[in-house]
Amino acid sequence: MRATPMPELVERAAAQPSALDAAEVLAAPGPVKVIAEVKRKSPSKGELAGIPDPAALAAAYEAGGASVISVLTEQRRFGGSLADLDAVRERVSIPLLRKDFVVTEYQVLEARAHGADVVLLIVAALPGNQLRDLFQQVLDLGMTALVEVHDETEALRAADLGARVIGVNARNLKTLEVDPSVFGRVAAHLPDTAVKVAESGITGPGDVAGYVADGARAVLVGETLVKQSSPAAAVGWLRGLSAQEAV
Ligand SMILES: O=C(O)c1ccccc1NCC(=O)[C@H](O)[C@H](O)COP(=O)(O)O
Repeated sequence: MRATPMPELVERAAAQPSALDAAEVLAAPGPVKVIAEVKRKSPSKGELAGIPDPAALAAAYEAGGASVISVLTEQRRFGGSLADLDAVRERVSIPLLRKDFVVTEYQVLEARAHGADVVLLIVAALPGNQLRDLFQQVLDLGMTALVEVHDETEALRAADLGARVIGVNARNLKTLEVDPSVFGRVAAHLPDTAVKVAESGITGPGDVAGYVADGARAVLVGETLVKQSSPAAAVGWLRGLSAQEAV
């Protein structure tokens, strides 16, 4: 697909309603928050779910009490697209995360132009000033950055930025192995002021409860949710809530 020219993208981004404050939503009091992901396939697991209607899946997540919807927009490895982001934006009113390997200003602007409120910035993929520059651009656009880390050194870089939302990914992006113990170890190096998000490999409420005990305010879940016959109910189940409490 041909890339949209920059001036057109700037115009489209400016025409969007203001970005929703995802950090505030995730920091709000109450039970653990869920960032629910639209994920068709992955490098670690291959095909996960067909998801013919990503907007319907996202609407189910929202109805089940998700706080943020994550949409993978990377095509080759995850089967996602910006069209998925557009469709989900049309349908849900909670904050929307563009989940992709974002390394350029163009991609950040593109996220805003397609209605995203949050952009993923992976510390390991953004050396030197690149992280700070993109982080600043995200703020300038009124958006929230989900700054993702996997070890103590990356945690310090995220903390130095003053990031309000920091994700600790249990999945090593080089080996694709998931190690749940990473969260507790790395989160100990993050400031109390940041919303800490536990990411990847979460299979049920027991995992979530463990992360909450270690300081997580939110969890980001893909595979487990896309494989459920009732994704709405599954969001409440992960949060350890009864059907009445879930929404
Ligand atoms: O999911 C993968 O295999 C993967 C591999 C390499 C880079 C990123 C990858 N996933 C992106 C994500 O961040 C996850 O989709 C997200 O944390 C949810 O993970 P899960 O609940 O395990 O599906």
